[in-house]
Amino acid sequence: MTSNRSTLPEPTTPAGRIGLAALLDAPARAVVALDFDGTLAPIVDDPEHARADTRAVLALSRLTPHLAAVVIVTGRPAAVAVEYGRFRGVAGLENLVVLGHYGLERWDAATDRVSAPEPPRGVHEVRLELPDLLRSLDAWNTTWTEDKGSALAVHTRRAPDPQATLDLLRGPLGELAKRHDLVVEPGRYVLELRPRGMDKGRALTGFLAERRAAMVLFAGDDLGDLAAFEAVEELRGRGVAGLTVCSGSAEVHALAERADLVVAGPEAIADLLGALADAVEGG
Ligand SMILES: O=P(O)(O)OC[C@H]1O[C@H](O[C@H]2O[C@H](CO)[C@@H](O)[C@H](O)[C@H]2O)[C@H](O)[C@@H](O)[C@@H]1O
Repeated sequence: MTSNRSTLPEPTTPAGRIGLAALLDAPARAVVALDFDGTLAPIVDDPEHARADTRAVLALSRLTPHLAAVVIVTGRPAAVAVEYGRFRGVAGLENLVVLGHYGLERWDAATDRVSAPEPPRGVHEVRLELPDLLRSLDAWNTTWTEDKGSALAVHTRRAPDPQATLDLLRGPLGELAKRHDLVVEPGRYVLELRPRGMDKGRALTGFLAERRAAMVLFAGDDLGDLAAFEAVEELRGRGVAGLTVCSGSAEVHALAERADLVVAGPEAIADLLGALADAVEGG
């Protein structure tokens, strides 16, 4: 008889293999942490059209009940990730948490509530100054600004030359952010001006402590996910087993170079989550 169970890919590092074994041995002590865009959701030209891969969400609904928790750690506002992920009310996802704005915001499926701090004054000031700055750089018509409430993201993906436009904006947006006590978060054809003091590493470390996790799998695709990779590496020294997964692309190489496991983008992340669900359901 043939089996429908999918095969788990093997991490390429010894630490990653230890991490995966820890997850399979004691899933109830493990947290699976996932970035949203480029990891759960395929990259699309218009950020408002991004949606989580339906196979990935189905796999999560099977996997989550066996784990300490699943947490989405994203640069999106928490409510937007919940909407674009279509997570609300899904059976099996009762133990899902979304940490939005790099950990400043939080949504818990159990309560369906978002907690979010007031944006700092600098975000409002940047909102007022940004259009004139982009016009002065002749980049107003070739970029799209995503107003995320607590941050502003200038996207260049739809510009005739996305990389050249990104390079042109990097310096001026850096100065604008600095003047208003914000930081620039670079990403895949995007420069985001956001509040300082929080990143995905801090957000993930705090969440793992809250859940008393013995193991964490973190998957991401972009530069903002490096802080979470660093957190996983640091936590290994404190007895928390870890597995870092890169959702690979031709656009970013920094994560693939230090991941325990590289897979081919969001479709392969959905396969991985399905294989993990098969493994823990069978265990
Ligand atoms: O932390 P993440 O969940 O990965 O969010 C990071 C940023 O993702 C979004 O932008 C990226 O995805 C878009 C849709 O596929 C794509 O068009 C864009 O080029 C990417 O940079 C999102 O729009 C940002 O707000 C997030 O900060």
